Amino acid sequence: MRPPSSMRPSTSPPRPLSGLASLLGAPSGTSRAPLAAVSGVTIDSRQVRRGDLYVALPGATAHGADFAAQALAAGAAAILTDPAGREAAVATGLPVLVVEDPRALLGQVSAWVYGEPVKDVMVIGVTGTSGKSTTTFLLEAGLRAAGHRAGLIGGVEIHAGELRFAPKLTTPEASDLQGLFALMREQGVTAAAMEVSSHALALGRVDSVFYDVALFTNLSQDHLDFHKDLDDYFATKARLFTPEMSRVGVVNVDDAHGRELLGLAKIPMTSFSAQGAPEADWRAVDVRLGSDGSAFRVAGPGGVQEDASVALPGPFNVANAMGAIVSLVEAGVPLHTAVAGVGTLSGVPGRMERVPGGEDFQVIVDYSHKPGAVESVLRSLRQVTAGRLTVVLGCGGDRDRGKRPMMGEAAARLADVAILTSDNPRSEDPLRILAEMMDGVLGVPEEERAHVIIEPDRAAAIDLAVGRAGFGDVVVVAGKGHEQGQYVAGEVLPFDDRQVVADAIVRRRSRTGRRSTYGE
Ligand SMILES: CC(=O)N[C@H]1[C@@H](OP(=O)(O)OP(=O)(O)OC[C@H]2O[C@@H](n3ccc(=O)[nH]c3=O)[C@H](O)[C@@H]2O)O[C@H](CO)[C@@H](O)[C@@H]1O[C@H](C)C(=O)N[C@@H](C)C(=O)N[C@H](CCC(=O)O)C(=O)O
Repeated sequence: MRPPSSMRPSTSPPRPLSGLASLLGAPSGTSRAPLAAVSGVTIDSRQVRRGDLYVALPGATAHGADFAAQALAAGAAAILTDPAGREAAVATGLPVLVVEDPRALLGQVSAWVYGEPVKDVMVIGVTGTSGKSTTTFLLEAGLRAAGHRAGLIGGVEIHAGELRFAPKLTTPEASDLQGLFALMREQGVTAAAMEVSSHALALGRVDSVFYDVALFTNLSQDHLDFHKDLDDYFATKARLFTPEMSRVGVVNVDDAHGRELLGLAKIPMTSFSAQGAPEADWRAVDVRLGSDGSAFRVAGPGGVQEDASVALPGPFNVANAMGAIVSLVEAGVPLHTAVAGVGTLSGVPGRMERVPGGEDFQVIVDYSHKPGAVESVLRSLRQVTAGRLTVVLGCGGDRDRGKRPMMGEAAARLADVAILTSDNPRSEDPLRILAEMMDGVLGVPEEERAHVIIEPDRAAAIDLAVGRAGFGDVVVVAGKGHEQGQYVAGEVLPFDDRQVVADAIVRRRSRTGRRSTYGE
């Protein structure tokens, strides 16, 4: 997998800065500005390439202009900044353009530098609290089945045709995003599926992207460290459903916020239900859930019907598949092709991913790190668990604290064994986070409560869960999914749940000397 810094076209024709100056409405700058030309854009001095426009933005911890000298050394051709960054930028001797709010213009500027690459790629955008990543993988499979050379942008992986990148954010910064679309154009990509986070909408990362189809999956509590409340979070997501951003919308009406969105969206909307809701335009009916996936029938407008399946377990994956199928149809893919393509996806890294070990119990790694997602994962695994259901779960530090008791409660209410542990404590004391999770645990009546164990060391918690598993049990290690690190006190320590589980299985085997724990 390639690093995000290489997520740009190999060459890009230089564009005269004078053109940018007129695009920005003649901003103040140095006299040399009209002489320069730029061929790329970045907001990170560490990623500057020769000929780049370095956009020095104010941030929460630093001002990009503090790194102007580093950008100069790396070959930047010009700097765009705000009044606070002017002095440090001018000191480099590079041509400088100054505008009040460069972040607000970043999408437009980057699209201009790369020659409006989005015009050559049809984009389907997916927003919502849960299901975004899986849905984009399903969409990519459907686009491929329809003969497109497909792209994928999201928090698990980024694909530009055959190229694979490890993402830094769920939705890249506007400059990286436009560079990525330019790379897709270079690679002959004709259509892409993309996760659109609420941060991206709020911070203008997707300005200058136009979505052929925008899909809303669902909304539950998340990111309340960033948005002031759930209404603000919802209103931010609803911005995607305006004519400036998207042509048509697709919405899940099994979700209360989805139903609300249907009423207030400013573009033509198509609705779907994975629960057969009669008012929906498209419905999943005759749903048969299995341990490895589900079969169902898609019923659409005018009595159209098509047998479908999704090779990913759980009712929420029926909803994800329905969202993908309906969005593909809205994007012009024939229903039969959309259904066939979606049915080919066999898994998404870190999403309900089974760690192979040949044991008589199952260990599943899942990215669920929000109360609603933890709840639906536990409810759906309960349906396929013959033995005990164990969850290993933590809550992130320096993020939405309101989620902690809710996640503790979900684990204690819905699992048989809940092992509470750490998940990216960042600058916080892991024991304090665990205490807040316990507030939720204690809200569950004792007789209904899971057996709760507290083990702040995540590797030890996983080892414990695997070591205690017996015949027919399911262990779900929730929260990190595909992630490769644990954020602790300003450091990122290497940590991959799937690897830690695999090691724990091997250790267990060497301890017990046998695979099966049947009869223990
Ligand atoms: C709140 C937020 O989005 N912050 C982002 C923002 O940080 P910031 O403005 O505070 O930046 P800063 O560290 O003060 O630095 C100021 C400027 O100096 C630049 N700089 C900094 C250091 C250096 O050596 N050289 C340099 O040029 C930085 O690129 C930045 O432009 O700009 C940074 C550079 O792009 C981002 O990395 C950072 O995302 C942080 C890491 C983050 O965690 N964002 C999360 C909350 C996020 O966006 N999540 C969403 C949703 C996830 C989901 O639901 O799935 C996502 O889309 O990923």
